[in-house]
Parts: sequence; structure tokens; C-alpha cells
Amino acid sequence: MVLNDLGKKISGALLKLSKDYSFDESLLNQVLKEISLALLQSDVNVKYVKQLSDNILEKFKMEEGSATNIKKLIQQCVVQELTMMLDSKKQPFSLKRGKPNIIMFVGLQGAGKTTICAKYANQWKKKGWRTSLICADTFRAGSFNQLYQLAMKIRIPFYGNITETDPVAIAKEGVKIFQKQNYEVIIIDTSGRHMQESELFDEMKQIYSAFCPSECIFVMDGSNGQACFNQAQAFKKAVDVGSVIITKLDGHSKGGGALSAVAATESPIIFLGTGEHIDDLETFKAESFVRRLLGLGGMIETVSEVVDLESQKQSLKLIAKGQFTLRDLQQNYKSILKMGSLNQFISMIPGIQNINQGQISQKEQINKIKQSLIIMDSMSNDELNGITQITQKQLFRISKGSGQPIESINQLIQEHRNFARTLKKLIPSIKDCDSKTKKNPKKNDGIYGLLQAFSGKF
Ligand SMILES: Nc1nc2c(ncn2[C@@H]2O[C@H](COP(=O)(O)OP(=O)(O)OP(=O)(O)O)[C@@H](O)[C@H]2O)c(=O)[nH]1
Repeated sequence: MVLNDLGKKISGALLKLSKDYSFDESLLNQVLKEISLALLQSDVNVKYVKQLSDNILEKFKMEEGSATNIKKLIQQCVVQELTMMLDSKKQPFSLKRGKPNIIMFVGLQGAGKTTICAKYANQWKKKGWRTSLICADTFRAGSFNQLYQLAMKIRIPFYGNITETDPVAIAKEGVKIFQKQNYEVIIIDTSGRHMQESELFDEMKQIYSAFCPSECIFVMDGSNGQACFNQAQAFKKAVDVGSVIITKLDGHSKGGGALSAVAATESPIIFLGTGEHIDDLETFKAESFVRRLLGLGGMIETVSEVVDLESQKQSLKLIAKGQFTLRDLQQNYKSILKMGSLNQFISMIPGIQNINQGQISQKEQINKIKQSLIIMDSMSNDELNGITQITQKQLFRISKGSGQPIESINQLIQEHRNFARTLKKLIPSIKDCDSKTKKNPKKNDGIYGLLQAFSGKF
């Protein structure tokens, strides 16, 4: 079962509660059975599913009579229980300034280690840490070139040796060089391996004991579900795994496997890989992950991380009146680009995860947004703010300024109109917006407000 389906199944089971007025324990049992089945099909370990079901029953008994909204109570319990399961109760390693922090990446073949090494390196570099990369994968021929290319792209020093066959020797040499140059984050990419491959496992242990790295990160492909439990446990036994990164959570991945990884390694998940692009890395937040897993959203947190709420001045009230300008579209497109991908943005809106699938590729979507931003950069303030109409003469000027054909500009103007019309319909009433705005005025600005409107709608 894919991530999106889990949410749908659970919502479906909970729907029974809103229809049925004669609520009793047997109905609750029936609902819990359906939720348990959905979780099992989504690769959550049977032990945890049983625990979750028992805890909900317990809470229900305690709250019986006082709970006015049983559906909400169950939903909250499911979120809480799953969030707790994802909490390894262990603090992730925190890097030390001015010291060589050696970070070793391990995992199964093709899990996404090399890609994540570069993403991880890039995010520390962006925070101002002196970061470097070492390729100690001598098993897969292409890995040297792959990491080298990525390192060049993000401008991070790289060490590898294509003629050396001993990964321990490569790692030693690389660490020596980068330590000498006072690098603070020294990342070692290692070969992918399975526990059945004892030689490769021994090799991993040798690299580990040569350095006793500050942190050993287990990388797990998000589409490997429960089946990954034994493998993750074998890695934990062989080397001291300190944290976990789950990759490929952008596609049709099963999210339940994340629970297995935490259980098997008893280590916290620190990041999620959400795409092939270098910026497709999210800091892991258990509750928002669970909410997304269940199709309950979770986008508000992500959006608030990338959107400067102060700069989002247009309120929902204006949008509801149809005053959604090209300037608003421009700001929201910029925010979407900051978030890394449009699919990511769409996948966070509960209920419309599948809306875009199979229509236009993520790369095309991003390119289209970038093209629209180039066009809007050539518009005047009055045009962007909807004060002056865009006439034929202005179209030629914008086309010349942006280097884009007239058809693309017309298309953008049409899309903006359609978007404004859809938003107006989506936002239920100005009165609603008023009451929300009074409660939390800052959070109802701009894209943040739009997302709240979306989340309320679906
Ligand atoms: N969609 C998607 N693809 C990813 C993600 N991370 C990695 N990939 C792709 O997965 C494939 C394998 O990634 P690698 O980084 O080469 O995996 P690896 O673990 O280093 O592979 P080995 O060295 O063979 O064990 C590549 O095609 C990556 O582009 C992700 O988060 N999302």
C-alpha cells in the first residue's frame, strides 16, 4: 500500500464514526480493525499495530462519556501513537564546531547514499561549515564519478582514488588530507551492501573501526518497507548506527518502513530525501511526517520554514474578493521553488496528492514556474499589482525584456486568471476568513493562508 492510500483508508474507517450515531465499543473495534489492517498493509510492524490499537481502546475507555468528538480522539491517538513509535528516545549527534566531525554513510545497495552524502554536505556547507566529501565506495564503478560530479556542482572538496581498491586506505588518506586542512564535516560515502555479503560487511566494519566516526548514518530507501527490518538490524549490529535518513519519499513510497528502521536501529531519523535534486532534503519532524503519512497534511510546518510570513502581505480576505494579483502569484511561485519541488508542495495538501500524477513531470513543472518568474520580472509594479491592464504594447515590451514569446506571456496571464478564480471558489466565505484572521492573523497571510484554506477544504 502506498503512503497516500494509508491516509485514505484511515479516513475511510473514521468516516463510519461520523455516519453512525449509535456509537459503542463494538463499532470502535470495527474501526480499529480497519485502521490496523491499513497500517499492516503499509508495512508497520504487527507488534506496534497491536500496541496502537490497545492504547486507543484504553484511552477511549478513560475518556468515555466526556469525549464529544470520538473521531477526533481516534485521529489524535493514531497520530500520537505513530509519532511516539518514530521517537527513538535518543538524541541525534550534534556536530562540534572547529573539530573534524567524521560522518560515515552506510546502507543497502541503491538506497541513495551517494546522493544523500552530497545533499547532507551541501546543507552543512550552506550553514557555514567547512565540509568535504570522500568516496570510499570501491564496489560500484560509477560511484566515484557520481560523487565527484555532485561535489563539483555544490563546490565541495572531494577525495577519491579510482585506482585504489582498498576502501579503508582511501578513507584514511581522505580523512588525513581534510583533517590537515581543518575541515569540520568530513563525509565518507561507502559501498552499498546486504547482510548476506559477509565480505562487504567485514569491509564496512574495518572502515568503521579505522576511524570510530563521530556519526554513522544508516540510509534507507523509503520504498523498502517491513522487509528492511532485518537488514537495518544487521547494520546496527555491525557498526554503531547513530541516526537514520530515509530516501525516495517523493514517489509512491511506503512510509511505514520508517517505523521499522527506527525500531531496528533504535536511532532517530534525522532527514528525509524527497527527490533527486540536491535541495530535496527535509529535516525530519515526526508529527508532521505522521500527519502526511495519514494524509492529514503537515505542510504548514514546512511552508513556515521556507516562507517569510512577514513578506506575505495579501490576506485571504482579499483573495476571497478575487484580488489575487500577479504579484501574489510571483511570491507564491518563489515560495514553491524554495520548497524544492511542486510535487512536494502538492503531496502535502491532503486529499489532492494524486491530482498531478502522470500529467507533467516535476522538472517540467519547475521549468514552467521559472519561466513564469522570468516573465513576471519584466513586468512593471503596476502590472504586477493589477493596477494597469496588460495591453498589446505592454505584451511586446514584456516579451522583449524577458526573452520569452508572446504566447507564453498570454498563457501566464490566463493561468493567473484561472488560479485566482479557483482560489475564490476554494475559500468558503469572507466571514470564515475574518474569524480565522482574528484568531491568528499572521498565519493567515499569503501562501500560509492559502494552505490553511486548502487544508480546511480537503
Ligand atoms: N526519486 C528519488 N530518487 C533518489 C533519491 N535519492 C536517490 N535517488 C536515486 O536513486 C538512485 C540510487 O542512488 P545512489 O545515491 O546512487 O544510491 P547508493 O546507495 O549510493 O547506491 P550504491 O552505491 O549502489 O549502493 C539514483 O538514481 C538516485 O538519483 C530520492 O530521494 N528520490
